[in-house]
Amino acid sequence: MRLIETKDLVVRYGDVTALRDVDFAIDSGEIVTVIGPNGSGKSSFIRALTGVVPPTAGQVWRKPGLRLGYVPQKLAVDARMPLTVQRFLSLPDRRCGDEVDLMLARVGVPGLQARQMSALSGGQFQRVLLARALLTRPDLLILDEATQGLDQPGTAAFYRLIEDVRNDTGAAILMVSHDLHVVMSASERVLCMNGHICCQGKPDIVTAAPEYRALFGFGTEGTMALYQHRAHSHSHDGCSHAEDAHAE
Ligand SMILES: Nc1ncnc2c1ncn2[C@@H]1O[C@H](COP(=O)(O)OP(=O)(O)OP(=O)(O)O)[C@@H](O)[C@H]1O
Repeated sequence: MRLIETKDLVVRYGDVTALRDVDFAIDSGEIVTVIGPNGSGKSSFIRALTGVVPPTAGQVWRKPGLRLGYVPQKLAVDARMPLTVQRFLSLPDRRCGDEVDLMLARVGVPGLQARQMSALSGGQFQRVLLARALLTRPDLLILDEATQGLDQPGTAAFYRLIEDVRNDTGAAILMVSHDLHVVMSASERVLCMNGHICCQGKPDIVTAAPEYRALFGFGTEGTMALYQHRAHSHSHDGCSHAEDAHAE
């Protein structure tokens, strides 16, 4: 089932055009990864999809009653302010202990209810953010640089969890990353942004290749894949993928 669709989407802030000509759609159960360098319009795209920013031109269609779950890049928690995991997960909607128990177990961090948010490790924190998003039973889960700060085994474990969530709930997943090459292997599609969609395709699952082993080691168990960019007519400032792009 179609969840969101954009047609000729343009987002402008005053004189700055953050995004132009974006045609996009995502269906239930799909995993799509959006990659692009800093300033390429990824956040603007998410803001337009979620309705935080209105399109300057073009259209954004959302399935009526669409439930969105959002896992932010980071969330500042004031260490001086006491905030337990249970309380955090009950904001803004009150959640009973059993519901929180089950969800924390589901995301692989059982028994954390009484812990302070400020005392969690990076990986635990991300899983608690994911638990909060999942408590809303989303049709579409958007993850914004959700594995930033996690090491490679932590990222692999998080990717496995996201794939399980998709398989269990049928939710669509939209991952946003500024890593231009390494993506979640379960992504059905990768979109490369640079003010517009400059290329898109499937990631290459190359787990058997020695180059892959050299890059990822042995801890990722096939959760990560490489995205090969098609030749662009432009280069991306501050990143190298224009040089190693290849034509199909
Ligand atoms: N509120 C705003 N007002 C003016 N310009 C903005 C605003 N938000 C974003 N921009 C500009 O729009 C362009 C795209 O920014 P955006 O944050 O969407 O990119 P991004 O790919 O998410 O970047 P990053 O990876 O650094 O988070 C940039 O040139 C940015 O400076």
